[in-house]
Parts: sequence; structure tokens; C-alpha cells
Amino acid sequence: MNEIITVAVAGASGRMGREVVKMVLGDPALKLAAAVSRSAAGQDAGRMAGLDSCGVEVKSDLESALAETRPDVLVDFTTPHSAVAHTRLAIEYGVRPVMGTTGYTPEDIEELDKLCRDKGIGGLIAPNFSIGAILMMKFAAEAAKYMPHLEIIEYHGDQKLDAPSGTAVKTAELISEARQELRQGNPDEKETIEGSRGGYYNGFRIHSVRLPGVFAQQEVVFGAFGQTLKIRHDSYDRAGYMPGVNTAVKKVMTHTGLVYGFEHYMD
Ligand SMILES: NC(=O)c1ccc[n+]([C@@H]2O[C@H](COP(=O)([O-])OP(=O)(O)OC[C@H]3O[C@@H](n4cnc5c(N)ncnc54)[C@H](O)[C@@H]3O)[C@@H](O)[C@H]2O)c1
Ligand SMILES: O=C(O)C1=N[C@H](C(=O)O)CCC1
Repeated sequence: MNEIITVAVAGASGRMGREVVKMVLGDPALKLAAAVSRSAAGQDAGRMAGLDSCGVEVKSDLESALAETRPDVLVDFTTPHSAVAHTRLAIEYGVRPVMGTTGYTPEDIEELDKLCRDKGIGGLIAPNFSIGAILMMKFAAEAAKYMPHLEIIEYHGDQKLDAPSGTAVKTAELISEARQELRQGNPDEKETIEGSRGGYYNGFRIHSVRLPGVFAQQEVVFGAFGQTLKIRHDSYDRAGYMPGVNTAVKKVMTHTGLVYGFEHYMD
């Protein structure tokens, strides 16, 4: 029989964190070891997530929670400001990080991969855990081989802290690996309002829309002679990320080193 995997959740009272607590409590192969939230400290984690009491009290400090409970895995959905520090902390305690939080740079990822390898543990940074979003990224990278003129438009709520989204950055990276080098558009173009052409990435543009009422959507728009192609993904419910997070918690136990992108866990 497989060992039960013990899981700590950081950002447990947040919108994603509550879904993760529910997912962990609902899977007999997993055990909630700790839940960390500064705003909900002292509450029962199950009650906080809208379920019955589970006997795990929410703690306010990640480091002491990891030191006391020594879980197998940390699942983190907090803020881009704390993502790197939380990943380092988990690795230091030998806890495998499954990081849904966005905002890492390529240099951060390289450093954290080395730390994981030195410690002999696995880790995952996944800007998006939903199957549809992963397929949208894969299809966009494939399309870019044949239609290299493109722009990425991502839409999120107006309180999102990072721009572009982690998903847009990952999409841009995958597209850049697949697409021939090309500087799009008119080289003499002039912005009369700064930023109106969006962010520049390897010859193409990324636009971040932030509006109340929006959750998470992205489209990659391709243009070629006489035609356009749009590849679009829409998220409607945070529970839609949970099958991916559940798979990640189990797969991160099986390898060494940091994996960047949930697509690596799909095959
Ligand atoms: N990978 C994915 O599939 C995916 C999906 C949705 C959201 N996200 C990302 O997850 C992150 C969180 O999103 P959300 O919508 O749940 O945000 P949220 O604001 O609802 O929740 C974040 C929570 O983290 C807590 N927090 C902040 N700093 C903390 C710290 N140092 N220690 C402990 N808790 C802390 C906040 O109090 C809050 O409860 C964002 O970066 C977002 O982009 C990723
Ligand atoms: O709601 C958010 O914030 C989301 N962030 C992720 C990103 O930055 O890509 C994924 C979708 C939801």
C-alpha cells in the first residue's frame, strides 16, 4: 500500500488555498499536516474551508508550521512577493514545494532547481494547473511554428498583483522555443500613449487586462495573410485547478529537481 502523503498549505484562507484544503481533506491518500494563513490563524482549517472541523488549527507562520509538522509537500498559493522565500524555506526543511503562486523569474527557477537537487528532493512551479490552459499553451506553441505573427492577451481580476500572468509568461516561453525568430510589426511604429502596444517579449507583445468581474482567461491571436486564428482558454471555477494540484502532490514525490510547468506531469 502507498504511504499517505502529508501536505502543508500556505495561503490556506485565500481563494485557491481554501480549495486546496478541501481537496486534501477529501482524498484519503493525503493528510493535511498544516494550514498557514495570517488572517485565519487560530481557526480550524476544515471550518475555514467551509467543511466540518478537521482538527488542524491554522497557523500564522510558515517556518514554524514546517518545523513542527515536517510534511512531505508544501502547496503554496500566496503572493508573488513571498513565492521565492516560501520555496527556499520548504526546500531548507526538506519539504517538496508545489508552487501555484506566480511571479518567478528564470533566475529564481534556476536557483531553486539547484537547491532542490542539492537537497535531493523534487519540486514543482506551475503557473497553471488546469488541463485546458496547458492545452491552450501547447496548441499556441504548435501554431506559432506555422503562424509566427502573434499577440497574447490575458484577462484577470483587477486585484491581481503580477503582470503579465504566470500563464502568459509560460506561454510566451513555450512559443519562443517553437517559433522562428521574428521581430513583428512596423519597425517605425511610435506609441503616442506609452504602453499601448503592451509588453515586448522576444519579438511579440503581451497585453494584460485587469477588470473586476473577470477571473482568468487568455487568448493567443495569430495573424497571417487574409486570416486570423484565436486559441483561447477560460477558467470559471477555482475547483477546476484541483485535479492538477492533486496529481502534482503525488508526482512531486517521485523525482529529484525542480520542474517548471504542469505539462511535464501530464504524460
Ligand atoms: N497555478 C495556478 O493554476 C493558479 C491558479 C489560480 C491562482 N494562482 C496564483 O496563486 C496566487 C494566489 O491566488 P489567490 O487567487 O488564491 O489569491 P488570494 O489573495 O485569494 O489568496 C492569497 C492568500 O495568501 C495569503 N498570504 C499572503 N502572503 C502570505 C504569507 N507570507 N504567508 C501565508 N499566507 C500569505 C493571503 O492572506 C491570502 O489569504 C496568485 O499568485 C495567483 O496568480 C495560480
Ligand atoms: O487568479 C489568478 O491570479 C490566476 N493566476 C494564474 C496566473 O498568473 O497565470 C493562473 C490563473 C489564475
